[in-house]
This record gives sequence, C-alpha cells and structure tokens, in this order.
Amino acid sequence: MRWVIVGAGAVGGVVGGRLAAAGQDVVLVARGAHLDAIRSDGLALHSPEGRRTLRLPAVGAVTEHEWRPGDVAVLAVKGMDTPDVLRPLAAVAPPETPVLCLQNGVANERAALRVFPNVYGVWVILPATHLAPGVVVAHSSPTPGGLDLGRVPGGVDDTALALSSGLRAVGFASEPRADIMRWKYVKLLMNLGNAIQALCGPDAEGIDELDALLRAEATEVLRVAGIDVATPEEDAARRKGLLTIQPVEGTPRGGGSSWQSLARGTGTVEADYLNGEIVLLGRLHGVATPANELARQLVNRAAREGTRPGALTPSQFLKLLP
Ligand SMILES: NC(=O)C1=CN([C@@H]2O[C@H](COP(=O)(O)OP(=O)(O)OC[C@H]3O[C@@H](n4cnc5c(N)ncnc54)[C@H](OP(=O)(O)O)[C@@H]3O)[C@@H](O)[C@H]2O)C=CC1
Ligand SMILES: CC(C)(CO)C(=O)C(=O)O
Repeated sequence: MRWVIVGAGAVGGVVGGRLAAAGQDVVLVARGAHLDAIRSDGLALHSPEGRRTLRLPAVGAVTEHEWRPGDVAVLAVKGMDTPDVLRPLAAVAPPETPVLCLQNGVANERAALRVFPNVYGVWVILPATHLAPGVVVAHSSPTPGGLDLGRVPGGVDDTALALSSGLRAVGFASEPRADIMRWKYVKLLMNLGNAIQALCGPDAEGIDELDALLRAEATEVLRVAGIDVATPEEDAARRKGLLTIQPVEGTPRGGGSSWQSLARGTGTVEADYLNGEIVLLGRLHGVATPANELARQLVNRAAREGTRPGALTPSQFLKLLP
C-alpha cells in the first residue's frame, strides 16, 4: 500500500510523517512555501519525543503523482479545499482508488462518493499544528491520536481493516467502525467551537458558554433531521485515556485548526463545513441556527480580512446575535 497524503499540513503531515518514519511508502501533496521547504529540507516532524526530519517524495498537485493500483488517496485538506482536489484526482487516479477522508466535518465523504466508489471516513482526534513551512507538530504522546475509520456510508471491508491496522502499526489508536458517520457527527459537535476559538482565542473567558450555545442548536437540528449521532457516553468512553497533551520544545499549542488558519493568514477557514453544516441542516429542516450562522459569518470575514485570532470577545459575539 502506498499512502498519498493530499494536503500535508498539520494532520496530513503528522500522519504521513509517522508512516514514513516507520518505513511505509508515503508521497506528500503540498503547495507553496511548505512544498518548497519539504523538498529542500525535508518534513520536520516535532513531537513531545523530539524532532525528526523526514526526506520523502513531495509533489505540488495530485496530477503530478503517477497513480497506480495500491495507492490510497488520503484527503487531509480542509473541507473548503476538498472540491479543488477531488476534481483533478478523479481525472488521474484509478476509479477503484480508496479515498480516506482524514478530515473534520461530514461533507467530504459525500463529495468523494460522487466521483469514487470506495470512500472511508475517519473520526480524527489528533491535536496537531502547522504554522511554519516544512514543520508539523504532534502534541499528544505516547499515542499521537485516535483515527477510527470505516467505509461510507457504512461497513468494514478488507481495505478498512488494512488502513486501520496500518495506522495502529505506527502508533495511532484506530478501530475499524461499521458506523463511522455516527462518530463523525459527534466530532462535528465538538468542532462547532473551532470558529469561536479562532475569533476569541483559546483562553478567552466565556467561550464555553458560546460553545454550549452552538452545540445546543446543533443537537436540536440533528434530532429534527433524524441523524444518528454517537452518544456523549460512547464518545467519552472512546476518548478516555486516548490523548496526553505534552509540551513540545519550541512549539506551544496555540489553538485548533481554524485558529491556525487565522494565525497563518491563509485567507480561508473551514467554518462553512463545520458551523455551516448545522446552518444548512437547519435551513433544510426549518430549525433556526442563529449562533452557528453568526460564527460562520464572522470567522469567514476574519479570514478574508486577515484578522488575527482572538480579536473578538465572547460578549461582543453575544451582542451581535440577532
Ligand atoms: N489541526 C488539528 O489539530 C486537527 C485538524 N483536523 C482536521 O483535519 C483536516 C486538515 O486540517 P489541518 O491539517 O489542520 O489543516 P492544514 O491547513 O494544516 O493542512 C492542510 C494542508 O493542505 C494544503 N492544501 C490545501 N489545498 C491544497 C491543494 N489543492 N494542493 C495541495 N495542498 C493543498 C494546505 O495548504 P495551504 O496552507 O497553502 O492552504 C495545507 O498545507 C481538517 O478537516 C481539520 O478540521 C482534525 C483534528 C485535529
Ligand atoms: C478538536 C480539535 C480542536 C482538536 O485539535 C480539532 O478537531 C481541530 O483542531 O479541528
């Protein structure tokens, strides 16, 4: 099996880096200064255990890779970039190529299923950071993260078993799951707070209340939409003892993936596929979701305008709520 990591940022870089460090066949797809740095100096993988530099092949687009049977396309771009990588991928990769969505949100799998029949979803519990070109950071040790996965819409086949065991072999916790989308929906509830964390900063007083507001809207929407979601008890049991966040020399953990988008000034953010998923379902099912809509709008504007993370207070957010 050859792992083609499409989007070798925080999550893709850590997963690809660990696979490569263990001698697995890995190709990275990256772009811009990050691609240049990987090509010239290798991928720097920082973790609580130390730093490693990995020399591994990197290409600038999925069309630059020579796809062959046995390749797995690991999508690790943010949700808003998924259509841009799937379109060329479908043109060059064999149709039977397994597509592993190593991403938050629940829309990537559906998008991939339009153009590939063998799609796998992942419940991604992996605190990782990518702020500087060529560098990715894993914050939890000894287990860097949990990557349970399964076939979409459901089931576990030989490919799911092989992917899960390949990830376990390099230190991740990974269980094959026949009901992976239930787990992705419960993860979505957690990611609704990404926008608030980016807007207000991870330590702002009052963000827990905003988080609760976003989740309450989402829980009601998912109930009305009849979507099966793993229960909080199942989620807590699976997470128990999974992560141990430890200091990584020279690289503090600032915030999650949306915080990193603002910190890096990428110009875009994933909120349309996190809060926006709830807003979409609310519109389809006649449930109001004003807090998720406001979070979605504000963080998109912050990304567009290059606003630094932490520029808004939770009370300012509440005042803006209709
Ligand atoms: N970071 C974390 O701790 C966690 C993240 N996740 C999820 O994992 C997924 C990935 O997030 P994360 O790793 O943080 O994101 P990153 O931005 O760190 O990594 C994504 C990478 O993909 C690159 N990319 C985007 N489009 C293309 C393209 N067309 N061609 C080549 N490269 C491309 C980006 O480049 P560029 O920088 O130029 O945009 C970036 O380097 C998201 O769904 C996120 O929600 C889940 C759990 C934890
Ligand atoms: C939950 C969290 C914040 C963990 O890093 C995450 O999933 C993200 O950064 O998107």
